[in-house]
Amino acid sequence: MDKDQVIARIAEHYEGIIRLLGDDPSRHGLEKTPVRAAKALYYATQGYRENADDIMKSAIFEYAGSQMVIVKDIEFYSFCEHHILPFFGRVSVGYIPDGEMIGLSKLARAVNVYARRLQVQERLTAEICASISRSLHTKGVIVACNAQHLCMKMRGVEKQDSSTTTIEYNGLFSTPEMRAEFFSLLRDIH
Ligand SMILES: Nc1nc2c(ncn2[C@@H]2O[C@H](COP(=O)(O)OP(=O)(O)OP(=O)(O)O)[C@@H](O)[C@H]2O)c(=O)[nH]1
Ligand SMILES: [Zn+2]
Repeated sequence: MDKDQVIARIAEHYEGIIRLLGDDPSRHGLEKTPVRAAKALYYATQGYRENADDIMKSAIFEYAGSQMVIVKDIEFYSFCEHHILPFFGRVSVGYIPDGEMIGLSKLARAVNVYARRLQVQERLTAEICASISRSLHTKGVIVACNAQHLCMKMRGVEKQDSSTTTIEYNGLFSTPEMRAEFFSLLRDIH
């Protein structure tokens, strides 16, 4: 199925959902909503049709340095796979080079790829970390994610101020000292 066919099929489902909710999908104001909603969902899940490894491998450069590189506060929007409600927040990424550096924007693009799917926060964090580790020679990668889940705010337990933190790391970040340096740089450098 091509993109237009997929959007048309999703729109049919939205039309049915609107009817099941008790509204009239043909009334003024809702006429175009199924297609609009289908396009929005298709866009927000475009990570299924992208490959983060390929994106990152397209901008890798030789580099002799060996100090930690951090890109922090990469904002993302994702959908929790349990309720298909948004969760959103920020990801910070650190790596220790091993003969290579990566174009910084590609780290943020990789975050988008894994966020724009049905996800859980733990797997989002782990997939970003694994993808960077596969695509770039490093001595270690660390990914920290902090997010708020609408399924915990607008329904269910209804906790408005809680947030969730997940981390994933490998290589030199397995030592507490390196993780402490990463988190202290995140905190102290603005
Ligand atoms: N670990 C984890 N859990 C998540 C994530 N997103 C949503 N959840 C949780 O998934 C769980 C699903 O639990 P269920 O008991 O099957 O669903 P539910 O009856 O809707 O649960 P409540 O949200 O407690 O009302 C809930 O506890 C959610 O908070 C995530 O990214 N990671
Ligand atoms: Zn949820």
